[in-house]
Amino acid sequence: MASLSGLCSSSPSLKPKQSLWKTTLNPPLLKTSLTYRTRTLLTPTRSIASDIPADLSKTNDKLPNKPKQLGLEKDPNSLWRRYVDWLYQHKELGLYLDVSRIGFTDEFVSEMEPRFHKAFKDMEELEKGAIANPDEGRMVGHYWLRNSTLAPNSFLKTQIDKALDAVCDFADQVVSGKIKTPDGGRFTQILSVGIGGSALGPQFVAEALAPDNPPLKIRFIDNTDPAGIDHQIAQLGPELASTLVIVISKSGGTPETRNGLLEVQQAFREAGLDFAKQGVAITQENSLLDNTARIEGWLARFPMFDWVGGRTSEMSAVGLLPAALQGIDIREMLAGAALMDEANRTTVLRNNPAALLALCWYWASEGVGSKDMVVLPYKDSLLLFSRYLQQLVMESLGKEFDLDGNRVNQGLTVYGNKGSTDQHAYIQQLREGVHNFFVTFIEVLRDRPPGHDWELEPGVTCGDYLFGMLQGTRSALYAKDRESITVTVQEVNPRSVGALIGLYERAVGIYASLVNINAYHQPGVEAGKKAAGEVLALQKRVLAVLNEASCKQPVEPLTIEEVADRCHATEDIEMIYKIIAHMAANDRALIAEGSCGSPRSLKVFLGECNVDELFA
Ligand SMILES: O=P(O)(O)OC[C@H]1O[C@](O)(CO)[C@@H](O)[C@@H]1O
Repeated sequence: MASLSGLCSSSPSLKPKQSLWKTTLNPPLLKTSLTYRTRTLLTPTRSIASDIPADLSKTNDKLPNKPKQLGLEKDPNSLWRRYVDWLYQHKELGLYLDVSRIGFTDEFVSEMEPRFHKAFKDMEELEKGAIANPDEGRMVGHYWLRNSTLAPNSFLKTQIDKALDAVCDFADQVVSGKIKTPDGGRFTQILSVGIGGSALGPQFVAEALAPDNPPLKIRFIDNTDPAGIDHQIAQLGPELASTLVIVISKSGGTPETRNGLLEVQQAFREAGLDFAKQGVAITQENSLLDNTARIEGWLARFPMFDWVGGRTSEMSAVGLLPAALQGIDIREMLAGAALMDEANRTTVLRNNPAALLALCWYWASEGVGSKDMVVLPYKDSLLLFSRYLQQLVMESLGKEFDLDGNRVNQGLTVYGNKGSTDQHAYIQQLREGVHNFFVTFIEVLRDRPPGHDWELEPGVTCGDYLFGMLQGTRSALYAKDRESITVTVQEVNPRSVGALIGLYERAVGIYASLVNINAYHQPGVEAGKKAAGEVLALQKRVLAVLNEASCKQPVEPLTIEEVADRCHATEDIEMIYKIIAHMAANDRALIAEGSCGSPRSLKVFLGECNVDELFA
């Protein structure tokens, strides 16, 4: 028998940690006027309004299609006219939307009009409190968060107002030092534990808006990667003692977040610190997390509302508390979103920026996601906008079935990073390679705070280069018939960031209505969670089988086939092999013979026999 180092054992450090949350979660997972060069192309392939039955919800198989495109308008005068005709401006927000480089035709816009009427109606109903998420029987109320007077009843309005006041009050007290660390000092760090919608908004906003020296600096644990968690905790070092740990989970039962909490609590124990005095929970009332925080007496708890989805929760305590603690003006964020919402309530398509975006998405991706959306903010602080939008758009629009139960496999793929950085990465392919995308440029007019600028060559600043790169890329792509949208803001500040979030939230809602899908559920995510739970359940059986064989005298190393057989899971042999390979790589199983590269040659056992488990 080949003896290998790195014995697998049920060492105490590998034992599950004690926690209320842990105990309750066992087993662990189970939770148009652009003219074409060829005039004939202006003629839609089908007749217009006559094609659209009155009941639009039944028309998903007859979505309007754009005419086959040979090339976009290149005449500078026509383009300038198109630019001016379609330019949207929100004066108070200083936000512009340029859709001139998307080639929709007037005919297409007319053809889409009935769908937009329906979408506007849907949005109106949603804001009034309709069950907009039919599968889950839920209202969808993120718009009320920035204007609580819109809430369908006074109870909800009071809930929203109270939660906002509580967030502001708590943040003020922490920042001012009234709420102290257990040793009487000031909190200096935030460790945010959450995933998906419970992380992406706060991450985007922190990157976009946190001042250079925030009152509290923020870090994130947004995965169940132990090395990643160790890294975040190690970076905190002795400042763990002055870290406010904010655990965010709407459901209160997301495994990755639960694991992050357990790991952080373990780090607190090892440092001799009392976690409860530094823990804050943001979750739905009576969730597992809420109950854990209440029973363990955490420092504070804030509500997440049933009618706010994770990916639209940035304007709830989820996004507002971390932001306020970093010294970000959250009332300005809310004001920016509220102003944007107001603009998006008009039923005049060209005056409604979210509807214009939805129109462009529909045209560019033919209403079926045939092209990807590449999001390119030319501003470092907006780096995470594309990642934030990825969840907002893809989790909302990526659906197998429409609202009538037809299989539609809808979606809109989002990716991107930032310009001009990406010009040195993948823009080559965008300009010359496969034509499977359209671009959204985010332009920020203010280069840097006033008084700091200088010319690094005569007449040209560093920011002029950034501007030039954006405009150059937009032109170069368009020259090759690659369409683009440009959203322009004056500067990156709480108001403009709130407005951007509001803009895209509404665009997603409108687009979902155009293509007749439920944007507010995520049934597809559950399959992966369920499968992960099954893998972990299988791992427990593998461990039990290996343990029994390892308790024999002499130890009985088993082949993968023998393990599968004894687990009564021969159909899962590949997964059993992967489980064993993973355990071996982590010194939790010992390879007696063979190597993982030749699965059939393997013989494994556990380094330590656990007699207790044998009789459990
Ligand atoms: O806030 P929770 O309940 O932990 O969920 C986190 C994320 O997980 C998802 O449900 C997907 O699994 C997202 O929709 C959500 O934002």
